This record gives sequence, structure tokens and C-alpha cells, in this order.
Amino acid sequence: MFNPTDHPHRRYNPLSDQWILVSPHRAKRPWQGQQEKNETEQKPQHDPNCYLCPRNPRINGEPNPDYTEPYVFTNDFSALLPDTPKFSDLSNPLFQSENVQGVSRVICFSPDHSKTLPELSQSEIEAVIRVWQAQAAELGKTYQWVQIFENKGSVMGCSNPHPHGQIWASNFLPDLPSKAHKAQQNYFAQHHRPLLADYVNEELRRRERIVVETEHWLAVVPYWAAWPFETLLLPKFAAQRITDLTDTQRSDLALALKQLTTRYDNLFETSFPYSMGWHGAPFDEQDHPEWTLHAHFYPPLLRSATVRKFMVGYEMLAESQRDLTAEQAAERLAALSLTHYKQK
Ligand SMILES: O=C1CCN([C@@H]2O[C@H](COP(=O)(O)O)[C@@H](O)[C@H]2O)C(=O)N1
Repeated sequence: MFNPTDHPHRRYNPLSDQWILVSPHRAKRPWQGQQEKNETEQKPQHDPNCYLCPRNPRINGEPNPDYTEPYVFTNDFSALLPDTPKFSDLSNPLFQSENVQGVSRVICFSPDHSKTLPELSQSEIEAVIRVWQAQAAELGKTYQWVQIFENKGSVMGCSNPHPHGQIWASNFLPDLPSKAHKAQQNYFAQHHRPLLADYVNEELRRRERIVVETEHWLAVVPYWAAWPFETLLLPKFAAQRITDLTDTQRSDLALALKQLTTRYDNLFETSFPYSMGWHGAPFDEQDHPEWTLHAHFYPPLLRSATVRKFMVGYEMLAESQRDLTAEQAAERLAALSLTHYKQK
């Protein structure tokens, strides 16, 4: 008799149109591979050498203001530039390229160098959300895609531990949002309801993968999760873009983010690394009833504060593969305290 917690099987991701291989029994294999460094040293509230701390000079010599609220500056090494000359060569189907225009900005979440998102107060997190909204509204006037994201932890290639995220706006729809756009358009054309609205309702009914639930928000390990403790943060209400939130929904989002990132840190009692980001309807002055605003959390840790998963080998050549099931990962996260382990 097939049993999904024992037998290998595949699951379909309807947002990215990909299949994931799930091999539950592999979680028990011995580990003699890479061990990551566990960042335990207590960081100072102000680091005189940090390029992101208030009053310090950035690499370009320009001093940061003595900011007390979230602070945004243009990346000194922007991946996108607003004035790139126009260029397009689509003549040969095997060698196609086009110029891009955009901006890259850095958002310092807090003046406090020692804090990460779960250690901020709910109102401090809400201040970050307000800046995300203001940046999206401003950049969305010029660019069709505004990618709000955060790389947390040196494991994620983060060059600086100061709590911060990034915002990259572009005049093109990047690859993954483009796939999510098509998936939601196709689903809506067929069912006349947003894909992720149906998904939220189903997850609330099945209650098998819930990690955090607040009045207006739901965080699950998605049925099709690839990363061991990957989560998807969804509204329980209709919202196409991060700029669509009411004050109550935004305040409750701050609570949901605090609870989710607290459970993440409590899993291995370490500052839990991840890349996270928001996907919402493109900024093209059109209504997109097919879209639902949502945030992806992609954390690499697998078994402990020092053992991470690598998406290599089979994942690069065939398809993503995971050991523990989404349900097992959700059960472990949901069982954790909502009090951060540093506050105990
Ligand atoms: O003085 C500085 C230091 C870092 N940065 C930028 O801050 C960003 C830090 O974010 P990450 O560590 O997540 O890459 C990085 O993209 C880097 O380019 C500046 O723009 N100026």
C-alpha cells in the first residue's frame, strides 16, 4: 500500500509548472559532508566598520544618515541601471539578447546592527513593510516588476550581517515571476478564481502543512516545497500587490512575519538563513484578478544549524528533490515556541 511518508513520489508545483521528487526515507542517511559555521557570536548594536550602520561611511565614502527608521539607499554596485542604452538582438534564435533598465536599492531594516527580523518588534517590522509598500508604489510607476527580497545569513552569500533587504526594479518581467504570471492567468481562465485563493482555502481545510496562522495571513510549507523548510506566506483575503493592504492587514502581516521567522530561528536555535521575496501582480496599470500577493521563503538548512541542503547533482540535472516531506517539515516548525530562543 503506497504511503507518502515512506515511499518515493513526485509532487507538482502549479506556480512554477515543475515537478519535485520526494524521497522520505533518505532523511536517515549518515552525514560526513560539509558543515556550515554556526554564527553564534553576539553582534554589537553599532559596528564602526559596517557599511550599513547609521553615521558610517559607505564604500563610496558617502556617510549614512543617523537613521532611526528603515533606511533605503541606491546600491553602489547596482545590478540594474536606469540609463542603459536601448539594444535588442533577437535575429538568431540561439543568440538572443536585449538591454535592461532598472534600479537596485538596499533597505536597512533597523539601525540596530545586532538585530534580525524576528528580534524586531511588531511595529518595527510594520515600519519595514510600509517602506516596502512605498518603494513598490514609487518604482511601480516606472518599472513593471519590483522584486522585494532579503538574503539572510552568510550561508546565503550575504555580504553584511546588518539587518537589510534589497529591492530590484526592472523594465522586464523576470523569469520566475513570468512563470507564476502565466500559471495564475491559465488557472483563472479555467476556474474563474485565483489559483492561490483556492490553494489557501484548501490548506485551511486540510490543515496538514500550516506553520503560522494569524487573523489575515497563513504560512505553510507548500505541498510542492523543494527546500527542506521552505514556506509560502499567503493572505487569507484578496490582494494582488503589496500596495493593496489595509492598515489592519499590514499590521497582521508584521505579526505573521515575526511568528514565522521566530519559529525558523527556534528550529535549530540559530539565526536561520534564507532568501525570501515577494511576488505580486506586475505594475502595468491593469487589474489582475488572477494574481495573489505572496512571499516565498527559501531556507537551505536541512538537519542542523550547520548542515545545509545543496540543490546540486540530481536537482541540477533532473528535478528538485527533497528528503523529509512537506508535512513533516511543517509539523516540526509548527510545534516550536513563538518566543524567540534568545528571549528565553
Ligand atoms: O557601501 C556599500 C556596501 C554594500 N552595498 C550593497 O549592499 C548590498 C548588501 O546586500 P547583500 O549582502 O544581501 O548582498 C550589496 O548588494 C552591496 O552591493 C552598497 O551598496 N554599498
